[in-house]
Amino acid sequence: MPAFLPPLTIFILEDNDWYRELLAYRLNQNPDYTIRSFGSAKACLDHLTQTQERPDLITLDYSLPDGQGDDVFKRLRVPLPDVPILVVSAQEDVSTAVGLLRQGAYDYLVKDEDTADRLWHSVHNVRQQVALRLEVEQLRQQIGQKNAPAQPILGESAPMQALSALIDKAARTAITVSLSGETGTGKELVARAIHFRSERRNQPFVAVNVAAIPRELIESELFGHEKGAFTGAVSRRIGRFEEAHGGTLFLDEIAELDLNLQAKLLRVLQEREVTRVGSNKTIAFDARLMVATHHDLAERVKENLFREDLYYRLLGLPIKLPPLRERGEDVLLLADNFLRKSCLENNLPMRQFSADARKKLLQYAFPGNVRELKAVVELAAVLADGDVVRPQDLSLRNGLGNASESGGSQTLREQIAAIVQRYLDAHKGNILLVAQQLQIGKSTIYRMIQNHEVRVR
Ligand SMILES: Nc1ncnc2c1ncn2[C@@H]1O[C@H](COP(=O)(O)OP(=O)(O)OP(=O)(O)O)[C@@H](O)[C@H]1O
Repeated sequence: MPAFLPPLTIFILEDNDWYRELLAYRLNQNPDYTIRSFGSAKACLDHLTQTQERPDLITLDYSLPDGQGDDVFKRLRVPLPDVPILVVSAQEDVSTAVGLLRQGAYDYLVKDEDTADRLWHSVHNVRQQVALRLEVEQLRQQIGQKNAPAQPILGESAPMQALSALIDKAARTAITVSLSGETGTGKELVARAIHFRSERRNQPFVAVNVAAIPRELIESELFGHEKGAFTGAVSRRIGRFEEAHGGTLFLDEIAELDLNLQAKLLRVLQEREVTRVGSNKTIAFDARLMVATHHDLAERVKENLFREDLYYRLLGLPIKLPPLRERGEDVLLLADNFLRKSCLENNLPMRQFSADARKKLLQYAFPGNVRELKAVVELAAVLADGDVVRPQDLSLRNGLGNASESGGSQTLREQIAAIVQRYLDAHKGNILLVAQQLQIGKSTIYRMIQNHEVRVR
């Protein structure tokens, strides 16, 4: 039984008004279900092409005015290859049912007075499966993260050499490390490098992005919870501090922690023990702590947004990552490396930057630092014709072309939206691919679409 059942969006395709109302009424009894009803296949397919909405489940009336079940089934499968489809039919026709189930229908229900109830159960089963799949994905990600080897940190410039020396020092001790630097400068990469060069390398490296977890869940995420500690806590869960036992706990975006949790974290670090939510037993932990932020924490202390006592507890060995624009020719070293990798991974012929393209890269300020450079180069690898990447293949934003400028008139939010939009356009609106390439969550892109910051054209 999965720990958490996700909300579902359900499409009902049924031409009989009364029956459609009945199914919608029954399923609407669960507030976690969002129901959309359609009287014809065309209405449903139009909705799919005109909106970004994707259902988690479809119920399909076998006989629609504009198509028979198996035909509509096939048409729905094109945009929605993995969405479970439940066929609801007026006739108990075994061969039709078998045919549809063979083609991948999730279930075949015959219309009678119990259909709405049977549908209710089928939908519940689908929901459990979706939840299990999400859990498996999360676990896979966690396992992948723990076992991911440290990637090389590229750079030969003076600030990167100084950084390398600091990483070695940090790896020789178990001192807390506080990483700062603009977004995309490689803070997580450095945290991993320190862990994998340290004595703890064979123990877990657990990374938590504080900003990515809903505020009300952070405490249980960090410290764990007992079964029944709050609604939704259906089983016991160990927290990230316990998970990182013997290894390293990396708390990214630490400045986002609210004051209440800052107080709790301080206590945990002073006592070196955690208490799971809903329990009064304390559990000792032995995890090395590393924290990162792109904010100036000392400023946050001055503004009373970050506790001074916690700040000093976390400061340990401070490591500041230089912005890419201060790393001189490292830009080219990194760009060559990303280009080679991208060509290999995408089965493209090996490509190289033209002299003008190199110049353009060196003149640009890279507000998104190495992450932006990587994204720009990966896109250029795909856009380039032949074996040379030219300046026009490098999608750098106007107004930021001069390395002496570090901002331009756009806000950071607008700059991010512009990057995401370029990627969406280049990849024909494939949100999953864009999320993977930019290393951001799919939900971030969906939210940007909802807020009209970007669109799928
Ligand atoms: N010196 C480097 N050599 C190779 N790759 C790098 C280097 N620095 C950063 N990267 C790559 O750039 C991307 C961003 O790095 P990372 O996530 O560590 O940045 P960050 O500073 O933690 O970002 P944020 O503040 O947004 O969390 C990653 O893909 C990382 O592998």
